[in-house]
Amino acid sequence: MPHPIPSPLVIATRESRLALWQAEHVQQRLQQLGHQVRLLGMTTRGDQILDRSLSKVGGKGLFVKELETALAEGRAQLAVHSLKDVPMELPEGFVLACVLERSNPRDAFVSNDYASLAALPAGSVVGTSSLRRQVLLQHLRPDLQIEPLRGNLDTRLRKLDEGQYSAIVLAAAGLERLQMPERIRMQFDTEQMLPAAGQGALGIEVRADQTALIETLQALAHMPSWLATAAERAVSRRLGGSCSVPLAAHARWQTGDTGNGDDAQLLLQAAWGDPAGQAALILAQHQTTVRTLDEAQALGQQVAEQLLAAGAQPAAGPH
Ligand SMILES: NCc1[nH]cc(CCC(=O)O)c1CC(=O)O
Repeated sequence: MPHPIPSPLVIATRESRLALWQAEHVQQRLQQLGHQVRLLGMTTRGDQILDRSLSKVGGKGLFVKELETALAEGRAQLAVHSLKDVPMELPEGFVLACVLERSNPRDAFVSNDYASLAALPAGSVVGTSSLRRQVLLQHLRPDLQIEPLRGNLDTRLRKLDEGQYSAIVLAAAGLERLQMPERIRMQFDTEQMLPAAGQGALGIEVRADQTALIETLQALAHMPSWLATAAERAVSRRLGGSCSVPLAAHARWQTGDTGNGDDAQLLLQAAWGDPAGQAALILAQHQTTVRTLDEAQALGQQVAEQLLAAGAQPAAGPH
C-alpha cells in the first residue's frame, strides 16, 4: 500500500513575496482538486546571506535545504520552487514530482530613465544577479558596466530606484507574478538573451517515498513544459550545474505547442560564456523529436557535448 495522502497537505515555502505567490498558486491548484492545503513559511540561509554573490556562497542549494529538512521530518509534504533555483541533482530521497506550465521565460529590462538596453549611454551601470546575465549583457553591450545585484525582487527594485544603477535586468516572470508588469520597459527575446535553464517554470519537490502524493501531483504537470525544462536542465547538469557556471539553456517547441504530438520537435539552444568575459560566447543548438523525459535529457546532453567540444568549461566541483 502506498502512503495515504495526508490532510491537510502542507507546503513548505520561503517567505519572500515571490516564493509565497508560487506556494499559494500551487495551494490553489490543489484546493481546486479538493485537497486541504496549508503553508509553512520559513527563512533559508540563501535569504539571510544578502551581501555576497550567490555563486560565491554555495549556490542554489542554499534556498532549498531548510525546506527539504521540513519534508524529511514530515512537517511538510511539498516544496514549491522556481525551477531555475532547483539544483540539478536533488539529495537522496527527494524527487521533482512535476513541472507546472511555464509562464514567461524571458529576461526583462527595468529602468526609470531608459526604454531599452540600446538606449543606455556608454558606461552606464547595469545591475544583475546572475553570471549568465552578466556575461550575456557584456556580450551585447561591452561598453556598459555590469554590477552585481542581490536581494529579493523588492530589494532589487529599491536599489534601482535609489539610483545605484541606470537599469537592472531580471526575470520577467517574477515581476509579472508580483503584479509589477509596468516595471518592464522591454523584454529581451530569447535569442538575444538566452534564459537560464527552467526560467519561468515552477517545480514541486517531494519525498521520493510519497508515491500516492506524486501520483496526485501529476494532475498539475504540464508535459510540454516538463520536457522542455528537462532538456535545459540536462545541459546544465552536464556542465556541472550551479550558479557559478555562466550558462544559458532554453528549449521551445517547433511544431504545434503540445509536445504530445507524434512529431513535436524541440529546439534547444544553449550558450556558455567565459566568466572572465574576454572570449566570445560559445553557442550550440539542436532540434529533434522529443516524447519522453529520457529523450529530452538526451537532447540536453547532446547540446552540452557540443558546448564542451567548442571549449565550454564545466564547473570544477559539485555544488
Ligand atoms: N534567482 C532568483 C529567481 N528565481 C526565480 C526568479 C523569477 C521567476 C523565474 O525565473 O521562474 C528569480 C528572480 C530573477 O531571476 O530575477
